[in-house]
Amino acid sequence: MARIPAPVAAVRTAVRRGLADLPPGALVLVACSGGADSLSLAAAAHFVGGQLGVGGQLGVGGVGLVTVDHGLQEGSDRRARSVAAWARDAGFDPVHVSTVTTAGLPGGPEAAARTARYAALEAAAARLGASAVLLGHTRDDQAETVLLALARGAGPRGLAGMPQRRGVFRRPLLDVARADTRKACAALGLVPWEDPHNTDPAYARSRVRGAALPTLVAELGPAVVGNLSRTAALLAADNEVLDELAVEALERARSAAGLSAPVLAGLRAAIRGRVLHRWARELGAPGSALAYGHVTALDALVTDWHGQGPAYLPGGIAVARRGSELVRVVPAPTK
Ligand SMILES: Nc1ncnc2c1ncn2[C@@H]1O[C@H](COP(=O)(O)OP(=O)(O)OP(=O)(O)O)[C@@H](O)[C@H]1O
Repeated sequence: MARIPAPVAAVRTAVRRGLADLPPGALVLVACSGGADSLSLAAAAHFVGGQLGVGGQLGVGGVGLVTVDHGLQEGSDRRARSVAAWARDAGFDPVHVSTVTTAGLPGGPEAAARTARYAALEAAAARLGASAVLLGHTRDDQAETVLLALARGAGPRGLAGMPQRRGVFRRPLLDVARADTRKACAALGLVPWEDPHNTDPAYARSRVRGAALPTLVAELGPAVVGNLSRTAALLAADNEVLDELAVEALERARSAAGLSAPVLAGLRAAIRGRVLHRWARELGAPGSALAYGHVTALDALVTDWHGQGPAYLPGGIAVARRGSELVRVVPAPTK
């Protein structure tokens, strides 16, 4: 039997691990842009699903593929159609092209495309009854995410990078090097699509990918990429504990109209920050816009109270101190 090239084996092993706990007969969808990461992921999922599916060790009942057309780039529909044609030929079932619009979504074009993409993938999973949607983020993506988080002064939540799993989404390649996804494609004769955004210096991530991270690797050695991604995994584990403590503390701090300031004041700062962040989300502040400064302003109502006015949160939310409570108030109309 011909030897399986090491990068192909690495991607397959990661996918096999990532799917190990699926229920019997589960449908798995691969979110595929046609880039090397998600193309190698798709090929591996198809192989693993076929090998371990019906009658095999794993519960995989089928492997489908979804590609999203954001309509933002010239030829994006052609790219989507060619990914879908490849997938049908390769035997993915179902194969779905999801056309989304980013008009009216908050943030820049990249953020809007991401929001629309995740919503479309979630909707496709619900409609098709899929148990998991696989994303092709690699160890290098994780290292870039950690570096970007460090650069903006993020805390443990940001430094934990992208989770292995959230809701229906899974990222089985977070421990696989990006170079291996390219080599896997080459070994399988797959020609990946090159996203021009990935090298566009207008984006901070592209500059991290093209300059900041390669500089760190050149100066500190190639282990940097894996080490940054290990930092993410370590902090993700710490976050789990801190989040549990924060959930309990939030319940203890609840008062008639809001949160009790004395209870909050008795919490360790790390937990209090998380409690206030959670509460702000509960009040409706969008997570993507909720920043360090917003939580600090809430915190000041507890720890630095001198009769100041409300703290303003994204989403048009205002929180004031009333006696010994933090309560939501109607914001004063802006003139
Ligand atoms: N057009 C697309 N159609 C389907 N899936 C896609 C598409 N674009 C990206 N994906 C999925 O998302 C993964 C990450 O892609 P990319 O790095 O381009 O996105 P991102 O903007 O960094 O996303 P994230 O917000 O998750 O970091 C891909 O490996 C693939 O699984």
